Amino acid sequence: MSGEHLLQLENVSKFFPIGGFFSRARMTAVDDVSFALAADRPEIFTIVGESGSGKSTLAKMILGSEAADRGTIRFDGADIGDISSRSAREAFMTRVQPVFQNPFEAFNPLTRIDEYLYATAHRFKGAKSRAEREALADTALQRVGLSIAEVRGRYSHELSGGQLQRIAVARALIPEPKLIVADEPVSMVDASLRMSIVNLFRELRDTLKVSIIYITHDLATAYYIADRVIIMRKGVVVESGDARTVLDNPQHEYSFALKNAVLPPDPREASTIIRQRRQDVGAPVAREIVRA
Ligand SMILES: Nc1ncnc2c1ncn2[C@@H]1O[C@H](COP(=O)(O)OP(=O)(O)OP(=O)(O)O)[C@@H](O)[C@H]1O
Repeated sequence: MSGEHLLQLENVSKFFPIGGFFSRARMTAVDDVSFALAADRPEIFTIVGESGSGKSTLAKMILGSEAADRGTIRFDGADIGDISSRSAREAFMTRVQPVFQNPFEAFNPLTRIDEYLYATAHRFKGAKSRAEREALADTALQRVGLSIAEVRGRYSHELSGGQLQRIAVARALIPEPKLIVADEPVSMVDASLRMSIVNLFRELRDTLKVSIIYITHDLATAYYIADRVIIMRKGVVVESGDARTVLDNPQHEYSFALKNAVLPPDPREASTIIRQRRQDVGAPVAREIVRA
């Protein structure tokens, strides 16, 4: 395939052994998943599903940290299953960066936060001097509404979950990636700060033209943030397409159930949930779902 796709998954499956060492049984964590992101149209592509639906396994395969057992994943036309040398891996990671769920786990409490940023600037941008590293860190931090002056010398326990997650995003931006894979990036962040992080991903799409794979179990967040969405259940994509179309009019019974679990059809019940959503990810999401 040519470079018309930034990312292309074709019939990707992942199996895990179950039932102990001598067992031949296996479960299918990801089952025959295909989708593609265009190279010239940055977007937020959301993978939605309940716990155990295979979202994180899919993310790990896209990041190259788990190998697909079947199918192919191509980034910029090249099969990521062919990446074997350390230099090829580093080059891939320059262009595809992760943001993980728990910012408190992402940073060792005994290491200063700015050191992580300098290390990333050194590793992916070859920044040698302290001044160069600080400049790259500061540029990335400014993109997420922070600065090196605010972060310098501080440890993770001195910062909020929201600030730490912003710093994790800044770190992911230092290599200037084309794709960010964000796995439940706001679920460990205080509810009052979630919306600002969710909006940050939209800004990055628009200003830096970076594509984002955004993984969530929360339909309301997906509705708010996604350009396109796939809904997964037990490893299978049960529905996919334009986010508004899919989430307004789910065709598959699971997506329908998921939507109703988010907002019940009764407007009075729904309004209670809307108030909750307003605190969590913002009101427009829920209001529009109700109108639909
Ligand atoms: N390393 C592993 N070994 C065995 N089974 C695994 C492994 N990783 C994931 N699984 C199983 O694969 C299935 C999909 O897991 P996965 O973590 O991808 O789902 P998920 O949708 O991301 O769920 P969650 O939101 O809870 O993380 C689950 O049944 C899980 O138990």
